[in-house]
Amino acid sequence: MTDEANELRLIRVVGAAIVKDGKVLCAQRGVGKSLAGYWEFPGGKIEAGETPPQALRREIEEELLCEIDVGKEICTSDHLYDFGRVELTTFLCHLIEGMPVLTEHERIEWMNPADMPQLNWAPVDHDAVERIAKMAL
Ligand SMILES: Nc1nc2c([nH]c(=O)n2[C@H]2C[C@H](O)[C@@H](COP(=O)(O)OP(=O)(O)OP(=O)(O)O)O2)c(=O)[nH]1
Repeated sequence: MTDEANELRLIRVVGAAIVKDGKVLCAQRGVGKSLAGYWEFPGGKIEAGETPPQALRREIEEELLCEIDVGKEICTSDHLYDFGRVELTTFLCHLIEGMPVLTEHERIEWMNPADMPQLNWAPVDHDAVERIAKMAL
């Protein structure tokens, strides 16, 4: 696809920065997916009729088998990948029920905010990671 065709394909994605005991849950994308091996915030695409927090609660139940409270928005950023433009909105979240279970990610890690920039983040995530790294959680 040309860059122009990709510009027409806007993929709206939500990501959860789940905070527990001052650490943030970071997830590495699995083999065989787009952006395999990159680190990301668990979450996924917003479906028709969903608000961003609704989409995020659904995605976290599906992929980490736990329930979260979706708090304040950290930021919205976008990046043009070769498969389309991803617009990522990240939110600070807390666990309500259960603990995250690894299902589709390669790895999940609880990280100190200041250490998060050391991971190899998906390009659209950098703004959120920089902001979180400066937060006292
Ligand atoms: N959930 C999530 N997705 C992200 C982040 N950063 C980033 O570039 N993405 C991209 C990866 C995917 O292309 C898309 C989210 O799609 P998804 O999570 O619903 O779908 P998926 O893993 O099955 O991805 P795909 O292989 O179908 O592209 O956004 C992030 O921090 N969190």
